[in-house]
Amino acid sequence: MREITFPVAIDYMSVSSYGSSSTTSGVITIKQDINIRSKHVLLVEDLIDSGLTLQHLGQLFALREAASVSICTILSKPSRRLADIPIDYCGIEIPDEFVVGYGLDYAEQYRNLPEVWIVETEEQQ
Ligand SMILES: O=P(O)(O)OC[C@H]1O[C@H](OP(=O)(O)OP(=O)(O)O)[C@H](O)[C@@H]1O
Ligand SMILES: Nc1nc2[nH]cnc2c(=O)[nH]1
Repeated sequence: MREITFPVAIDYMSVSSYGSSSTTSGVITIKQDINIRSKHVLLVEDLIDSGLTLQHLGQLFALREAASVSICTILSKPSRRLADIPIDYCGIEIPDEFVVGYGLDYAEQYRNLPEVWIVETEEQQ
């Protein structure tokens, strides 16, 4: 955000589908919402995996008549994609591993780790 030099409002949504699991439930729950009607939206994600979260938000934002929607993500797992999401700005493409740290959680733990780590989950064993 520090690189954006024109006037911009910053707001936050909280959207969840993984909960305490390392696989998506497929049910996208909005825990905190925002108003985007008639606005140009740059949606900033930490990670795109199946793409289902952003597919859902893209449809929702279209219904809510956003002026435009662009997508930016720090991490992307292209090999996991179930929904074809057009990513406008992508940081790093990563392999099919469940990762935590740098804000990413596993069952709400590890968000505080300053780096991104690969988790070996019980579900994988
Ligand atoms: O591309 P997808 O397969 O939809 O996954 C991407 C989403 O998964 C993570 O949130 P998550 O649903 O894990 O939030 P939670 O930990 O609060 O459940 C991440 O922050 C993305 O929003
Ligand atoms: N923490 C975390 N959440 C995810 N949601 C979808 N994929 C991932 C992942 O690799 N790590």
